[in-house]
Amino acid sequence: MFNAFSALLAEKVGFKAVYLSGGALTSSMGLPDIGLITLTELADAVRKIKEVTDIPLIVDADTGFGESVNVYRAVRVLEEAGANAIQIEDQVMPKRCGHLDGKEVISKDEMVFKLRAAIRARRDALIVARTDSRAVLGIGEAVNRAKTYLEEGADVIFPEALTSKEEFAEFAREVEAPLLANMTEFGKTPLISATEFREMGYKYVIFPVTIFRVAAKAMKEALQVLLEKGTQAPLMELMMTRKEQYEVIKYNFYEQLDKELSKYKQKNP
Ligand SMILES: C[C@](O)(C(=O)O)[C@H](CC(=O)O)C(=O)O
Ligand SMILES: [Mg+2]
Repeated sequence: MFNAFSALLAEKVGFKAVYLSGGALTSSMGLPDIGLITLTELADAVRKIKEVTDIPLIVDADTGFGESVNVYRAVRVLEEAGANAIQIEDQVMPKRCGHLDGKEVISKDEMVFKLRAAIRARRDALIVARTDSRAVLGIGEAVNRAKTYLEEGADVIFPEALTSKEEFAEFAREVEAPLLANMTEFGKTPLISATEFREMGYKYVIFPVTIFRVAAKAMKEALQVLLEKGTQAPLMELMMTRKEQYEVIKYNFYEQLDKELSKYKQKNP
């Protein structure tokens, strides 16, 4: 999920929480997910989502925008903007998608300092500790880091880029904590359903870039139709109608509000 409209849609179809994905947000800005986005830009995205919905929001804060003190400030700013949970990962900068080859991790101690900073800074937000160590140092070290991060007070553990259902099951057996599974596509993790994750003991499952990828393909195909045919006629069936779109953005509510307020104005010129 990557903007206010998609958060509203998720809420409307019945999701109980949403994940603001760094990968999807940066793609929507036409940028790669390598830590180019600023804290201000991320906080702005959080604020825009929270302006229109109260749905619980997990925010992908990448590596926390620097060292421990930067993490402290990032958590303050993001929570003030409306984040209900904030995810920090143990990659080096420049970071990359956790499912790509060639990434590196910081030491466990460095991550512990970042987590301590995050926990000191937060008021109510949950701190999600993500470890990218599986791909670099193996599943044993991922389990070991997760246990340390938990002891340091992380609320949720996010093991990144596990490579099989068996590995997710093993991780869940070893790490007794609220666990988050990342079900992103075209990466290291095969498709596993939310039910399967739940049965293995995962409390949260994110589909961070799924709707962006579906929408991106649909946008490209629609543009090709427009260019080639000069009409949107073949696309009509595929569209959300104006009425449906307005329902998502609560158009009626604003119209009603305007009516009520102008009535008031007329009575009290
Ligand atoms: C979860 C993630 O951090 C994200 O930004 O959404 C990405 C997802 C992706 O690139 O597919 C990740 O590093 O796994
Ligand atoms: Mg990310």
